Amino acid sequence: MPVIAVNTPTANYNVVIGRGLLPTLSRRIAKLTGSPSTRLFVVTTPEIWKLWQRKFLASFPKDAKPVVLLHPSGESHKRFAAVESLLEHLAENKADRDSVLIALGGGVIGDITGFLAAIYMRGIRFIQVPTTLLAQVDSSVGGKTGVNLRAGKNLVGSFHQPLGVFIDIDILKTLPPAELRAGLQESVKAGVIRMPRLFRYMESESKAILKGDPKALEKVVTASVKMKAEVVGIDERENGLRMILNFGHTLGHAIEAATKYKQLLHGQAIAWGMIAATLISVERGILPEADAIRIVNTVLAYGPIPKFRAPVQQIVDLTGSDKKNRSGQRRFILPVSVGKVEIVTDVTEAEMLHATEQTLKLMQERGA
Ligand SMILES: NC(=O)c1ccc[n+]([C@@H]2O[C@H](COP(=O)([O-])OP(=O)(O)OC[C@H]3O[C@@H](n4cnc5c(N)ncnc54)[C@H](O)[C@@H]3O)[C@@H](O)[C@H]2O)c1
Ligand SMILES: O=C(O)C(=O)C[C@@H](O)[C@H](O)[C@H](O)COP(=O)(O)O
Ligand SMILES: [Zn+2]
Repeated sequence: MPVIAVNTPTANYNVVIGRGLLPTLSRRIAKLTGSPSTRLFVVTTPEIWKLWQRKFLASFPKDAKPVVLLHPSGESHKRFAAVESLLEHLAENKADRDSVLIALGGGVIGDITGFLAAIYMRGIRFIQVPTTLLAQVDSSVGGKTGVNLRAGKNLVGSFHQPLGVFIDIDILKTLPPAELRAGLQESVKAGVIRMPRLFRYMESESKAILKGDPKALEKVVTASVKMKAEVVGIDERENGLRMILNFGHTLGHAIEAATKYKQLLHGQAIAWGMIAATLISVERGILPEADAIRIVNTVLAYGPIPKFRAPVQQIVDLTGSDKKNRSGQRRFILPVSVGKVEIVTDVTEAEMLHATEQTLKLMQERGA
C-alpha cells in the first residue's frame, strides 16, 4: 500500500493510498489523533453520505460515531455563507479544540472543511478522505483551503495542512464518469508540469484509465500525489515553485468565475486553460509543436470539455483577480516541453485574447 510523506515547514503527514481503506478508518484515525475518544465531525454531501455511510461508519464503535454535517454538492456552494452555517453547527454540537474534522468528499468539501478547521477556535485538526479522483490526485494534499468570491476563485482561504490523507481507490466506483474525466485532466496537468513518466503513462494507457481500472487509477493517483508532495514540501506557501501547480488555472479560474461556477467542472475549466496556455507557448516559440500536439491530444483524450457561454473579454479581464498576480502583472505557467514549465509575467492581453479565441476554435473543430 503506497504511503507518501508530505513534509512542510508547518506539518508532517502521510498520504495513504489503497483499496478497501474506508472500512478501516476508525483504527487509522485513532492512531493519528492519539485517542479513540476524540470527537469526530464528518463534513460531506448528501449524495456521498447516502452511497458510502455504511462502509464509512462500519469500523466506528456505536458510542463513538462521528457527528455528520451535510453540505450541498457543487462549486456554487463553495461560499462564505456555507462556512458560517457549518461553523454554527460545529459550535452547537460542542466541537472543541481537540475535535477533528473529516472531509469526506471532493475538492469542494475538502476546501471548505479545511477552511473550517483553519478558523474554528483559531484552528483545529482535520483529515482528508477524498472521494473524487480530482481530490485524490490534487486537492486533498498540500493544505490550500478556502472559498470562492464572485470576483474569483478561492479568493478567501488559508494554508492549513491536514493531519493525514486516506485515499481509497474503491470509492471511485460510484463517481459519475464526467467527474472521473475532469479529475484525470488535473492529473494530465501533473504530468505536463513535472512528471513526464506520468504523462507518457496517461498518453498511452487512456483506455484502461478511462475504464476505471483500479490498478491504473492507483498508479495515476500515486504518481500525482508524489509530485504534489514534493512541490509543496519545497514551497508550501506558493512563493515560487508551487505556482507550477497552477498550470491552466490563470484562464481556467477566470472561466469558472465568468460562468458563475455553473457551466464547467473545475477539471474541465483547467483542461481548457491548459490548452490555451499550450497555444501561447507555441505562438511564443518556446514549446515544440510536436509536444503541443501531444499535450492537447492527451488533455482531450480525457475530455470532452463542454461548450460554455462567456464573453472572451470578460474571461481575460477576470484573470486580473488571480492570486498569482503581483503589482498588476498576470502570471502564466507555460509549458516548454512535456514535463517542464516556466512561470512568466509578460503575457499580454492580446496574447490572452488570441489564445482564448484559438482555443474556442480548436474545440469547435474537435467537436469538444
Ligand atoms: N485545495 C486544492 O489544492 C485544490 C486543488 C484542486 C482543486 N481544488 C478545488 O476542488 C474543487 C473541485 O473538486 P471536485 O472536482 O472534487 O468536485 P466536487 O467536490 O464538486 O465533487 C464533484 C461531485 O461529485 C460528487 N461525488 C464526490 N465523490 C463521489 C463519489 N465517490 N461517488 C459519487 N459522487 C461523488 C459530489 O457530491 C459532487 O457532486 C474546486 O473547488 C477546486 O477549486 C482545490
Ligand atoms: O495546490 C496548489 O497549489 C494548486 O494550485 C492546485 C490547483 O489544482 C487547485 O485548483 C488550487 O485550488 C488552486 O489554488 P489557487 O490558489 O490558485 O486558487
Ligand atoms: Zn486545480
